[in-house]
Amino acid sequence: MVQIQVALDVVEPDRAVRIAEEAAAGGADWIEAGTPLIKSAGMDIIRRLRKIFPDKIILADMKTMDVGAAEVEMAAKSGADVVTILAAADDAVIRQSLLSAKKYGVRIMVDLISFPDPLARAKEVEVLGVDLINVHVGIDAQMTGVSPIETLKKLAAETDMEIAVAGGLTPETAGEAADAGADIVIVGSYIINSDNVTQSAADIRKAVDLSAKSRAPAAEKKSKETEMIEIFKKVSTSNISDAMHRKGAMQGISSKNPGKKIVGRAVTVRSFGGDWAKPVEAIDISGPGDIVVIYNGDRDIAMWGGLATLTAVNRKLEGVVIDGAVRDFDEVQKSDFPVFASNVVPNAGDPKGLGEINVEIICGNQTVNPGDYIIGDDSGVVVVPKERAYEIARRSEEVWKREKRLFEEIKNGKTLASALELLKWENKK
Ligand SMILES: O=C([C@H](O)CO)[C@H](O)[C@H](O)COP(=O)(O)O
Repeated sequence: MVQIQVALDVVEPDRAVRIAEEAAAGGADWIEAGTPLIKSAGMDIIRRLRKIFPDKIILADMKTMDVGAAEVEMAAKSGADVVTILAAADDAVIRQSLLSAKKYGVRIMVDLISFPDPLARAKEVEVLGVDLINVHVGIDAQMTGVSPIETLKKLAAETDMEIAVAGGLTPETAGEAADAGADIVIVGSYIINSDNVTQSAADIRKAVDLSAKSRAPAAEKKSKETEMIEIFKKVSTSNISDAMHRKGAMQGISSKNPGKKIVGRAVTVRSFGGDWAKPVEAIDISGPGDIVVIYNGDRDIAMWGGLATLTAVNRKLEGVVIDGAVRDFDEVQKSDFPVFASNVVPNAGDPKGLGEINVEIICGNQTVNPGDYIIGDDSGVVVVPKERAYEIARRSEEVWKREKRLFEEIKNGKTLASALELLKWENKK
């Protein structure tokens, strides 16, 4: 039977234990002390997991790169059954790890993460005596859309080693992995960041236990663009800003029609001092999915009002973001059209025709290029550069999931400080 391994990639040991208990109840067979958890809590977390789960396989995700014998000994003596060594480590490290593993009665899993030629390296380590290999796409690489499944399929056809697979697996891809020949399906984020860990572990269990024949045909693969837009619609601007390491948020611009969220691509406009010619001309070259993003440089003269709003509604624009002022507030509000701006005033400027459309602009102190992704909600507006949009979308989804899980923990009686073991994590610099 394919084994399910839950990867405890959190840094708070108490949370890790709670999640492990919930995941075990949902059918996880192996419990992994994830690398971040080991770095945070050391070997104590292995001892603790061993005690709580005497009958489960405990994996120490050491990702050892050097001094294999000592690190394997340490994990083994703390109660681990399996210890990971990086495929990128020198052969000498792998040999030493295997010797130590034999001495202390544990197994070595070699992790192919980021190895340029994983299939060739897998064959080499098999010759060295390794019998457990992990086809692994790391979390950061996953965010760019890389998956482990194709490598898994190739490796399964060529090796007798037991194969584990990891890399952002969900029930759908875990099922694919089982069909492709995985013996151990490793799942982190999908389970540990779920607001129902037990159910999510059970979903994975069910997916891998289905035979390939009884599995529903895989849904058609979405384009990256579709996937990204769906994610941006689901997450908040706060999630996105977190995913961008607090970058991307426009300053001084807020929703003038609260409750309306926008997700779309920027049509940029630079205009000056209330000149509304270029902004309204930009509406005519925009359509569904577009957001006109305007720098006007004057907060006291409106360059957008009720008539521009109606035109934008008719052309089915996604919204407008203005570093400047709007007027006709009652009409804007009645329209329900998403307008984000820095100010509301009654007086308008003139259509002089100064400025440019679809050039790089600064809006709310953020650089915006034509085609960049703009997301606005009641917390404000963020700009995501088009070149990094897919990665940022995936990362913001991880932030969203993690927060959902934390909401559950707080609903169940934790405080935010206790859930995150905050006292321990205050900046000590
Ligand atoms: O090993 C892992 C990663 O390198 C962080 O330590 C993860 O445990 C592994 O990738 C599984 O987690 P997900 O990819 O989030 O499913």
